Amino acid sequence: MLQLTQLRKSYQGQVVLDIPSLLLDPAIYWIQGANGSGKSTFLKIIAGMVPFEGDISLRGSSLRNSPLAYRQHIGWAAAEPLYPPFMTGIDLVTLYQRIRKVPQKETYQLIERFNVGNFIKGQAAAYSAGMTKRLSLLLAFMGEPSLIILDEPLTTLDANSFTLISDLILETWQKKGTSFLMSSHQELDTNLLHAQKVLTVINQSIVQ
Ligand SMILES: Nc1ncnc2c1ncn2[C@@H]1O[C@H](COP(=O)(O)OP(=O)(O)OP(=O)(O)O)[C@@H](O)[C@H]1O
Repeated sequence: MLQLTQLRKSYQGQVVLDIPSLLLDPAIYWIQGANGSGKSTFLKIIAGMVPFEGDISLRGSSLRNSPLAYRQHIGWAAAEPLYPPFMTGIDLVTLYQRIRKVPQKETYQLIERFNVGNFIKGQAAAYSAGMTKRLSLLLAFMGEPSLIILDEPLTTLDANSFTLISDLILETWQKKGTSFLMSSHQELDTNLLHAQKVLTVINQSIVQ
């Protein structure tokens, strides 16, 4: 599914990741590693959010040569999402809906599933951390991407939302074959623990 070739990332001359080759089959992946080892950097690179050396291809589309085609396969939610304070959740959902050509029915289902209907008409400035998080996760699921990348998806969620997201990840993998690449500092839901594969960042590289 995902092929990394000669991938290298440095910040101010300091190498953070150096991965000669990595092939990931479709699955639910959790990435582990010490603080500062490069987990978020790895997720942002795969999501096409930060520059890097080398190349990545997803289902045959190269991020280097076909960036638009590559990104169409990806859903992404940041660890600490931030939106322009004047935008409403509806503004953002409508934008994603248009860009990703998402059917109205699917959008309504996601709004219901993520339980954002009671605040989505308000401006992002008034959202709590957990509300912003739920909206960001909803946006990552829009358009049925083949790989959904979630950096710390469970932080700031209450117990109900935690279960809801864990169930939805598992269901989306089982029903649609969508792969997930996620990081977490928290204990995982038992169901997800059984379904996952673990990637570990050690010495600037990834071990499966
Ligand atoms: N924008 C940046 N500019 C400079 N250095 C950065 C930047 N982003 C990350 N780094 C450095 O890259 C390294 C990896 O950071 P990263 O955030 O990927 O780690 P992490 O494994 O996600 O950490 P944590 O578990 O603490 O969330 C760290 O040494 C960090 O200081």
